[in-house]
Amino acid sequence: MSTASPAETPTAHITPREKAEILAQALPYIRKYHGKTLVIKYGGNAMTDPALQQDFAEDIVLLKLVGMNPIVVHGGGPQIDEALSRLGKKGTFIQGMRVTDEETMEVVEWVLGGEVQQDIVGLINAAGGKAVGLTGRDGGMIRARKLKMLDKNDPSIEHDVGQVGEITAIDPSVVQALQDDQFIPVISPIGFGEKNESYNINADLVASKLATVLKAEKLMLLTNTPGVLDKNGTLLTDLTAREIDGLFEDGTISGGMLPKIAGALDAAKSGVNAVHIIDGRVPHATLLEILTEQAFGTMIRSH
Ligand SMILES: Nc1ncnc2c1ncn2[C@@H]1O[C@H](COP(=O)(O)OP(=O)(O)O)[C@@H](O)[C@H]1O
Ligand SMILES: CC(=O)N[C@@H](CCC(=O)OP(=O)(O)O)C(=O)O
Repeated sequence: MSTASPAETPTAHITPREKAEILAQALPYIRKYHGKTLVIKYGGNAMTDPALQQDFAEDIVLLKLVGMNPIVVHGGGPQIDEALSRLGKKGTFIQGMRVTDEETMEVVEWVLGGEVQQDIVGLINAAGGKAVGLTGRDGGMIRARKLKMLDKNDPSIEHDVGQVGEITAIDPSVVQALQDDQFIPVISPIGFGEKNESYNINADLVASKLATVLKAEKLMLLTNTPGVLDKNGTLLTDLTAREIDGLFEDGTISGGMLPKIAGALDAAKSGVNAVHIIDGRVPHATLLEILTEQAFGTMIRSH
């Protein structure tokens, strides 16, 4: 028989009855999201701590076991940077997109489709789920073409970002087949073009488009900030399309937040009911967002 001393568990000060009451409070949310699709983007910056990774995996399994359909899209920007630096290469970004030459594309495919994805799949499976790792190539899911990137301040300037892809079509049938069979799809943001060439696609954009195509109830983008911050560093809890335009124009949003907000807004405008950018560094962020009344992060609204 094994025992845990009360001091070892974070909920030791809560009585069993209080625990039961807390669990019962999740019932309205379980009812609301039962049978619904939830697309959860797990950002590379949010997945650097092993304890948080385990919390994330447990949250996903719990959602699946209570009858929701979580779909995980993962990033891995910092992990790609690390692999590039081992090769003596430095990652460079323009407007939040990694400049992707041929060698970088190989690293992206190897890191995202390999180690990063298998870590997430392994943790979900160890927590009692049945995760399946996919890239956008699997099942012909994500078709793409080379992104034509115009400078955000001067659209007459075009940036060549190499093999960065822009999604042209998503076929979600492989995801639907897996979710119907009780599997949890874990998707890396790699697409393929007309000549079968590979494209590196920002993971926020993949999650957002997939949420739209799957008619998801909720899209959650887990990152490493409390949400979208204003110029003073204060959290903006709610943002409309018009407010977002203002933040783009005055430079409040930069780097990786550019594609994140663009994708989030696109999903909100295309009918995804609830779109949230939340802090993946908070333990059990996913459960907090879905199963409690706790409002946190930034909610993106179409109007
Ligand atoms: N207004 C803003 N509010 C919050 N974060 C911002 C803002 N503008 C830029 N950022 C940057 O965006 C980053 C999140 O995007 P990114 O690095 O791509 O993360 P992820 O790996 O989670 O996708 C933040 O860590 C922050 O440095
Ligand atoms: C085109 C582009 O920038 N692709 C991203 C794909 C990974 C990603 O999006 O990772 P995060 O979610 O952790 O930022 C990259 O190469 O870093």
